[in-house]
Parts: sequence; structure tokens; C-alpha cells
Amino acid sequence: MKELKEVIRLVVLEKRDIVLSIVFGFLAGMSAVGLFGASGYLISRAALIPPLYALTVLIAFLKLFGFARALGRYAERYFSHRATFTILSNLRLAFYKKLEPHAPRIFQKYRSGDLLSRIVGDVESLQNFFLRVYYPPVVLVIIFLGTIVFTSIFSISVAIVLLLGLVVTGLLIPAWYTVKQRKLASRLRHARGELSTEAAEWLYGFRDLKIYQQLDDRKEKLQQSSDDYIREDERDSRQVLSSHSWNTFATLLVSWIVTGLGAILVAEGDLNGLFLAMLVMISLTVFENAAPMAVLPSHLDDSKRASERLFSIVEEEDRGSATYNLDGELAPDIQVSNVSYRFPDEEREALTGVTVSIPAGSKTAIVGASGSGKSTLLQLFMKFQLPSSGELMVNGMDMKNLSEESIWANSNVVLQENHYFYGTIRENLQLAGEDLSDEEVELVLNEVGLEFDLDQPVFEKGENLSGGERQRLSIARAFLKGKRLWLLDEPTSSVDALTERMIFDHLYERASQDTVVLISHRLSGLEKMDQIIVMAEGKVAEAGSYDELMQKQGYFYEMKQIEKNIFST
Ligand SMILES: Nc1ncnc2c1ncn2[C@@H]1O[C@H](COP(=O)(O)OP(=O)(O)OP(=O)(O)O)[C@@H](O)[C@H]1O
Repeated sequence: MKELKEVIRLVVLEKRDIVLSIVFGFLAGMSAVGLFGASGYLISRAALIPPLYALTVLIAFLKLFGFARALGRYAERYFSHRATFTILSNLRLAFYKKLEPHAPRIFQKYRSGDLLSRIVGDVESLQNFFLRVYYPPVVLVIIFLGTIVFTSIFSISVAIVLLLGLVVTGLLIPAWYTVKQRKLASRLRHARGELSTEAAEWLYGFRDLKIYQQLDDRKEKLQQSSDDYIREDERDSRQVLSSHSWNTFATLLVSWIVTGLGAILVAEGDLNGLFLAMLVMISLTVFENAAPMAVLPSHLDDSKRASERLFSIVEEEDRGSATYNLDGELAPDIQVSNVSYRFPDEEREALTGVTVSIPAGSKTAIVGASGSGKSTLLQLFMKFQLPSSGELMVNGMDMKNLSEESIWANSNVVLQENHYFYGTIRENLQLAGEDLSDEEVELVLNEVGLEFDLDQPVFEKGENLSGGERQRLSIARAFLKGKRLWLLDEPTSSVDALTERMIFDHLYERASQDTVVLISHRLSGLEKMDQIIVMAEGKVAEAGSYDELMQKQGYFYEMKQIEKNIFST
């Protein structure tokens, strides 16, 4: 049950509703037993033409049991469903709180469809844990015990038959199907994950698939995943039906045994014949409560796997204690010593033995060939990942101990791909701060060379903006945030050279006292930087000021010559 530890913790929080569900479940179950038992007795008694008052009292009891049964069932459903919805909402919240700090790393690791299926599908699956796994066995056992104690007043042997019936329907059959279910359900969940991944790939990649005429292939794959899922789902449903059938068979068998045994006991004079119909009716009714046990194995297995899958996303990596916050008042000092990093499931290291020093308030450019590890290094500065080995210190503190939230809150970040929300230009810029005035926003838009009306609409993912406009909007967001650490990954790759120069002039002005790390694809305009780090194949090839690197005539110098030749031809 360790897979369900977190879910059980959240379930137990709803103590009040759990107790009320059990109390009213017990009331409903016992009232049903009372109702049918009393009707059996009434029929037998009526056949003997008793005085009218005896019948009137029995009929009054019947009405009372009928009323109590309906009330009990309603209240049980009300409290159990209320508990379920509260547990689900707590579960979503608890999961989201765990997910949030790991979000950037997780988005890189999981395909979006798989992640979505886990967040939506697995949380939904867990709604059955309380409703169909956690409390029904408790209600079943106490109703049976109550009924067995009552039955034993009339016949110990009938009570023993009921007890055996409880063991078979409440324990043996569910246990047998729990074992069988284990093999089946993992295939169903795998098929569901595959289907949602394929569906997401199909939707997100529709345009490119169409252009490259690969739609038919993908459609076939999607169809295949859908068929696999339907087949596994049918297999799962057959299993549930079979469990149901065996449970009902055992239930009816017990009623037959009670009838036969009762008849023998009456014939031998060990049981008053008046109570035979009552005992048979009781045995038929009490097993109604065993019906939910037929679906328990599939829901138990489903809940275990769902919980395991859900929390495995956020529990698999020790991210350090992260108890300290980055001081937002100071321009940070970053020291990287002998850092290596390998992406999960990758054989090759993205960074190998990287040592760099980025003093507080300095301006650093990182350049190098595509795939040389520039963005990976920047990701380590943002604590999207932790180094596989080596030391990364910020303001003298190990990165492991700094909370990622404080790093993100205190840095102005422009990544290669940034998100733009459906809304207006103003709303997209207010991501940097809700209280920003229109004047501040307009000033910054001017500095990045955009002449937008603040109420101009922005479509989903910024689809009505050009690549350069989107980048400049991101830079404007970073300008508006105004923190002391700037982490910029090719922020102007789609912007023309003149506008780029203007943007950098404003950047240097705004960040004159701040720590700036800029990944640049162009080698021009880096003269103003305090140092340039040249990366090659995950290592630092060379580092120094612009003049130093040019004098050295090494890797940077060569790159510069190549760039010059390209632009002069
Ligand atoms: N999420 C990832 N999973 C696995 N490998 C990755 C991932 N992201 C990057 N890599 C690999 O790590 C290496 C360094 O990539 P990185 O993005 O840091 O290079 P870069 O220098 O920033 O390249 P570019 O200039 O093209 O952006 C590459 O070999 C790349 O394939």
C-alpha cells in the first residue's frame, strides 16, 4: 500500500465525512436487512392469522425500516461523495504544489500527452479510491457482523453460513481478482498513455505532418493506439463482469444453503418455522452489500497504479533541501567549478568539467557552436537541473540549497522559446508585475522598438506576432521585471541588427550594476562584455575579454574571421 501513502494521507484528512459515510452506510444496510427480514416474518406471521395489533406493529416497523433505509442511503451517498470531491481537490492541489517547482525539468522529460494523461486521467482514477475501495469493506464488515449477531439468536448454523458467505464474497473472490487484475491493468494504463501521447502529437504536429505528407502514417499509429486501448479496456471490463458474476453466484448459493439448512432445522424442530422466511430474506438482502466488493480489485489496482504514476513524476529526484532564498537586493555572483551534466537517459554528457566565474555585476557572453552546451549551462543557473557532478555556487551558497522559486522570482529571463498568452499586449507584459503603469509599459515597448497599442490582441502562443516581435515582447517583459540577474538565451536571434543594437544599448543601461549572462549567436557587439566564454562540445574552449580573445587568436578569433567572411561575401 506504500504507493497509496500520499492518497491515504489526504483521505484521512476528511475524518468527519468518512465517519458519517460509514455510520449512514451502516444505517442503510441494517435498515434494508431489517426491512426484508421483517417482511419475511410478517408474511409467515400473517399466514397464522394473528391479532390485528400484532400485524399493525409489524407494518409500522416495515415503514420505519423503509424510511430509515432511504434516508441512510441518501446521507451515505451525500457524505461519501462530498468527501470524494474534497479529497480530489486536495489531491490536485497537493500534486500541483509538488509539480510546480519541478515544472521546467518535467516538461523536458515527459511528452505533453503522457503528462496530461497522468494529471487528468490518474487524478480522475483516484476518485474511486475512497468511494469504491476505502470505506465499502468497512461498511460491509460491520453490517455483516450486526446481521450475524442477530441471526445467531435464531440459529447458530445459519449465522455460520452467513459468516462463510462473507469470507467468500468479501475476501476470497476479491483477493483472487486482485491478483488477476494486477497483470491486466498495467497494460490498460500503458495503452491509455500511448493513446493520449499519440493524440497530442497528432494535434500539435498537425501542420508539419500535413506539410511533410506524413498525416496518413500518423493517423495509422493513432488508430492503432486507439484499437489497443479499446481492446485492453474490453479485457478489463470482462474481468470486472466475471468478478461480478462469481460474487452474485456465491451470494445466491448462500441463500440456497440458508433455505435448505433452514428447512432441515425446522423439520428437526431446531428452528421455529415462523422465522425461516425471515432468515432467507435476510441472507438475500445482506449480500447486496457485498456487491461493491466485485469492483474493488479493479479500483484498488487502478488507484495504486494511478498514485504511483502520478507521484513518481515529482518524487524521483533529490533536489536538495532548498531552504535558502536568493537575495534579490544583490547582483548575484556565480561560480561554476568542474561541473558536468548529463540529461536523463542520455549517454553523452551535455556539459563536461565546466569551470567559469561570473562575478557580481559582471557582463558575460556565452558563445559557441550549436549544441555546444550553452543553453544547458544557463538552465543550471536557473536550477532547471542540478549538475550531475561538480559545484555550482551562487553568492557563496550551493545551488542545491537555494529555492528555485527565489531564483526565478529574482531573475529576468528570456529563453529561446517563450510563452505568449491569449489576451492583450498589456496582459502579456503584466506578467512582469501586475501594478505596472501604462507609461512604464509604453516606455519599455519603445526601448525594444515595438509600437503596439496596449489593448492590441495577442492570439494563443502569440500566433499573430512575428518571430522578432515575440522576442522583443519577451525582452520587454524582462526589462519590466527589473531584477538583478539577467539570463538571456539568444534573445535577439530573430531581430534585425539595427534594432538589436538599440535593444542592447538599453539593456546595458538598465543592467549597468546587475549580473548579466547572455548567450549570443552573433559575435559582433560583444566588445562591451566583461568576459566571453567560448563553449565547444560541452566544454569551455576559452574565456576572456573581447580584446584578450582576439589577441590570443584562438577559437573565438577563428569564429570571428568566419563570421566576417560570411558577411563580406
Ligand atoms: N532535453 C534534453 N534532453 C536530452 N538532451 C538534450 C536536451 N536538451 C539538450 N540536449 C543535448 O545537450 C547538448 C547541448 O545542448 P544545448 O541546448 O545546451 O546546446 P546549445 O549550445 O545551447 O545549442 P543551440 O545554440 O543550438 O541552442 C546537445 O547535444 C543536445 O542534444
